[in-house]
Amino acid sequence: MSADNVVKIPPAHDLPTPEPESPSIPRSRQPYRFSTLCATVETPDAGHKDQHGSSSVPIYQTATFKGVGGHYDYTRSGNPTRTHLEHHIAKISSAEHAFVVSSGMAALDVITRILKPDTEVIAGDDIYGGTHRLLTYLRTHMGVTVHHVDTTEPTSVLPHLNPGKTAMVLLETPTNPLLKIVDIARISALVKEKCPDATIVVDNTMMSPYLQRPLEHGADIVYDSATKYLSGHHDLMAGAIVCNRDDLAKQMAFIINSVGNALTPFDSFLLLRGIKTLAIRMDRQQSTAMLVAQLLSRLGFVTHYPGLPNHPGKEVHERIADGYGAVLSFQTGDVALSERIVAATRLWGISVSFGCVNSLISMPCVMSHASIDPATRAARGLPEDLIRLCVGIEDPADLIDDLQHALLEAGAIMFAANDYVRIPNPISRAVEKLALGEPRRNDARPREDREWFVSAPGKVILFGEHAVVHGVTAIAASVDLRCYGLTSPRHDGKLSVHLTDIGDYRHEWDVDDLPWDAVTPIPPGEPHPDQLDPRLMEAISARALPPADEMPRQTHGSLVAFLYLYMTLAHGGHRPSFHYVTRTTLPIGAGLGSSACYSVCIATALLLLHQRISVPPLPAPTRAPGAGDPGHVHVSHQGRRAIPAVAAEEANRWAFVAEKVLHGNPSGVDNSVAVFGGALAYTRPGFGRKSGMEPIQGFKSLRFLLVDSKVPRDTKKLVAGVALKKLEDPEAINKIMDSIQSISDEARRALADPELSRTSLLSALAALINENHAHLVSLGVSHRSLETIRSTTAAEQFRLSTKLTGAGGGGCAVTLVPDDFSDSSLRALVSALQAAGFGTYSTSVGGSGLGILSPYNHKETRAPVTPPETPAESDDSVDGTSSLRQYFESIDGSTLSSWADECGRWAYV
Ligand SMILES: Nc1ncnc2c1ncn2[C@@H]1O[C@H](COP(=O)(O)OP(=O)(O)OP(=O)(O)O)[C@@H](O)[C@H]1O
Ligand SMILES: C[C@@](O)(CCO)CC(=O)[O-]
Repeated sequence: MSADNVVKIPPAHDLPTPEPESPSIPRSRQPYRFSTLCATVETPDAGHKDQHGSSSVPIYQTATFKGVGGHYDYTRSGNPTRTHLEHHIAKISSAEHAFVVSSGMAALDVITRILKPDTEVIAGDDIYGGTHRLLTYLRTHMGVTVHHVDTTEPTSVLPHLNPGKTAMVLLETPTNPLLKIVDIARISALVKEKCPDATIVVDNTMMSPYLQRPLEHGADIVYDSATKYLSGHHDLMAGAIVCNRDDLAKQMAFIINSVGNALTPFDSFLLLRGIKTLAIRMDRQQSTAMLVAQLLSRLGFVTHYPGLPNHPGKEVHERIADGYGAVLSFQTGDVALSERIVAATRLWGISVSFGCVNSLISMPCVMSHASIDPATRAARGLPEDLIRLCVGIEDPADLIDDLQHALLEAGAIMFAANDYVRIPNPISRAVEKLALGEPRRNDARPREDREWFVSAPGKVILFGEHAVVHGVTAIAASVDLRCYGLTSPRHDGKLSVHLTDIGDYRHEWDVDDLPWDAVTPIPPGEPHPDQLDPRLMEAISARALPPADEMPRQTHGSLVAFLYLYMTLAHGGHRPSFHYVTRTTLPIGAGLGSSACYSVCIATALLLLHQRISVPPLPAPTRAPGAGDPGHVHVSHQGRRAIPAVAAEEANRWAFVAEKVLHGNPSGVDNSVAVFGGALAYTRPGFGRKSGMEPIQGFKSLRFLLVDSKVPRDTKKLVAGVALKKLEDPEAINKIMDSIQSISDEARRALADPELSRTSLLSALAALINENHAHLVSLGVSHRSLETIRSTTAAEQFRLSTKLTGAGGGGCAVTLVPDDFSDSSLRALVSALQAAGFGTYSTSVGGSGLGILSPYNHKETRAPVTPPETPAESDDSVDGTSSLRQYFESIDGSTLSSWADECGRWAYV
């Protein structure tokens, strides 16, 4: 018998993998590994066995099939090439069912056709532009409500879960193009607990089934744009859907057959061929992606890639996925610079899409995500300057070479000291130039040789504390109690901090001894990631400070925040040596935002010292007309609005980072008020509401009495306590949050209503104060002492409304004092409160925010008005002239504010 005529009996194992003709050593059978599964295409069943034994699945390029009652009749409903492909995809995805359709968007279309009108979908806020467009269509044409939330925070879905209504939760991880990580396992569990009927859908395109199989983590349906990694060659469009639930599979099969968008036989053949090399392509692509990400991060670009050690979602990603993928993105800080880089590459093709064997470069905001309008892109934090890189299989050295050339040609990096180094962001340089003017030739002194004197106000929250952490609007205003910070240069390589208000505590470090190996510096103009860097936090606590219990209470957090910012902001080897002194007129830890104004002061001082922000000279003061001089009238209040918005926003961003260190999960309201001053309605982003700050008029005319219970408490613990309560009983707590939102809305409307009489406004606010306090009691953040303050102020002879303010648990209460409340009654109330051991502050609200004594430079501004009584110590002098330091450290607290005001002309936000 010729060899051709030998009938081979297929081996009796799960997959028809070629076996050696005569196995010499019997071996136990392992399930095949992924790349073996990819390379071996199985015949679905005996009915599909090819009559000629073809080793590749043939293309059944036919629309119809002859006969009646056979396997197939019409290619829209079924085709053998497609059946092989679907079987293959089900196998590599560990799924029961798979379908292939004409594109990734067609896959999502099939899936979302399961939705009925008047149901609700929750989706991420950093999703693919096409997905966003389809969801918008469903919202506007199909009566489906769509909530976009920050799915990187699993609990952000909770407020939107609506049993009976929530029909689908649409997730994508890593997100495209910011590579944020979504914990699909955690979200699936949270959703299923409250809305068991909701379908969890995951777009797995960025990972492919090789790196992530979401069905194993609670997803019901997973889809891939198979145009990307599954096919790998950008020569076809296809979408793949997999699921394990028979009911969902049945519905989707019906839809695909009805609308006729199943994949064509030829494309099915091509896709089947592409999948055979999925694992080997992906291995190469992701190992090069890691090299590219490391290069960009080392050069100092903000780089988004889950494989980098400082990626905030790394840990979650590693739990749910087997690799980091081959897409990464980075920011340059300047749209025009990004455009030049993209245009200067040769090997990296400018193209939308990803997953191809060829490397691609794009700017999502002008390409793949252009269908999302610019305002929405901005609201979702999608930077316009973002460049996305999709790494292919070319030689890594060529790819890196080409990228470095493009960065060089575009002016983003330069070659210095035998290596490429980042050129500081041209925008910040331009802003600095504008602000300071060109450096004067005769002033050779380095910038850090001047003192910087900064200050920021505390705040009072009238409505919405705690709830604001969970996305509710808070109404708050600055108070005229301030924190001050002064830097004076040192020339001995040391850094020292003096916290005069907390046990007069001092600490000093050798700059070079700080744990620099643990820091990932953030280049100028670029944002800090959402989460603090745990490595740096740990290194500061362990290596730069004594154990927390060996330091005075409260100082540990303040110093960690200071060093965290000092080290993260240091760049280009610039590590200034200076002394920082802080003083405050606010009670610390009492609910008036002491941590936020401390944070704003250190952030501003450090940004100035690290030369990341600058303050333009103040306009000329009023000058009387004289001979040949028409004179000048200076009309602004001090230097109000003299600090440019870019500098204020940067200070606010970094103050928020310091607040995170001190606070855990701050909403951002305190630092925003401390920077911008005035009165604000503040809503934090990420909770599906319109976020941001809106100035509130009318607030300034209100009179408040602040009463300090003097009961110490810790905002961090109180905020964490409310979060825990919310996790335990989300329904009840969300109800309270909704009620507080209505209170803030009501107050905002009342304050803005010109028709409302003053009396009606005051009585409305008083009622809302009582209502808000009752909700805070239900959140468990009041305290006996606060209830005593409330009952004292509400007593028959006063009848005033009071609520706790800030984090509660002790701290301060705020009492609204109506216009007709007499001075004598106020005096009586203050005496009653003081007799009970409480502290009182009558303060005006709505004043200036961040202030910088500008520019405090002894050459340019007059010396402090109070003349020195003793000669300055040598390290207390700036450029041979006496500095502010000795006055600042020693002046009596009651005169601190007026002394500071008189030190020179302040620039304010
Ligand atoms: N002048 C200061 N010097 C040094 N650290 C300060 C200063 N003011 C505040 N802090 C830091 O802020 C912490 C107090 O923050 P906390 O958030 O508990 O209170 P708060 O900000 O006054 O109240 P709330 O957040 O309710 O408005 C202190 O423990 C300390 O670490
Ligand atoms: C309790 C809280 O709402 C106000 C603290 O002043 C916390 C915050 O918003 O960060």
